[in-house]
Amino acid sequence: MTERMPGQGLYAITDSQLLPDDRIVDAVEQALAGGAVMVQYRDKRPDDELRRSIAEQLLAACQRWGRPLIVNDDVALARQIGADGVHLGLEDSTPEEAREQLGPGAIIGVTCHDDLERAREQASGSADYLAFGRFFPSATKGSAPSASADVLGQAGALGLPRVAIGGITTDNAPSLIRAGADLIAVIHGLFSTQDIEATAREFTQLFATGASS
Ligand SMILES: Cc1ncc(COP(=O)(O)OP(=O)(O)O)c(N)n1
Ligand SMILES: Cc1nc(C(=O)O)sc1CCOP(=O)(O)O
Ligand SMILES: [Mg+2]
Repeated sequence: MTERMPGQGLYAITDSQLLPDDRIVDAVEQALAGGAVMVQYRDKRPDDELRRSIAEQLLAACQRWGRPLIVNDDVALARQIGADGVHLGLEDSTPEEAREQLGPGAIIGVTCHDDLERAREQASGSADYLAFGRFFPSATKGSAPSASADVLGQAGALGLPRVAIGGITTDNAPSLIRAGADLIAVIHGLFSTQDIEATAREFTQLFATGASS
């Protein structure tokens, strides 16, 4: 396990509908080369063996770059492969169950959408980061509840890294960074671009410049 929650930067999330299995590792390597500080393996398909094989390859790639790999939804898979953590939504296992399964060093992320009360409860529980969104129309999950950027500032007092997600591109990310996002989580705005490494570098640069433009 890398066991290190990054303070800020690009959080690259895979999607099995966007990235074919024979391209996913290369695409993630490009994101890491461009500066992605954390990667999430997100794959809703039911084939456990296939998912385990892909997750192991992604973990090896992340370890080469010294970056954490987070598994979406599936605590058992995260445990099997020794991933760095899990991301859990409202319909997934609880963070407390995940902590029990994965141990004290695991990174546990939770979805909060626009709900500051939920964020407050999670911050005093087992969560290591709080994810808010969807901030913009999303090609991946248009049905996710929408959120206003104000919630990012309001969640600042909770003391955990704030992740922003949903329809984020290099054009609209600066407004979320200025509003208080510590990490920017991206699927389409990264992995559907022509040059993934260059796009990842552009996202990364936004943090270096304080998203002033
Ligand atoms: C960083 C991050 N934030 C939010 C989500 C969404 O999680 P969830 O609501 O469980 O939805 P699915 O991704 O499982 O469809 C996420 N995965 N990552
Ligand atoms: C998986 C997911 N969860 C969201 C939430 O708001 O909870 S938005 C989202 C999709 C993120 O993909 P894209 O960068 O392509 O919009
Ligand atoms: Mg989920």
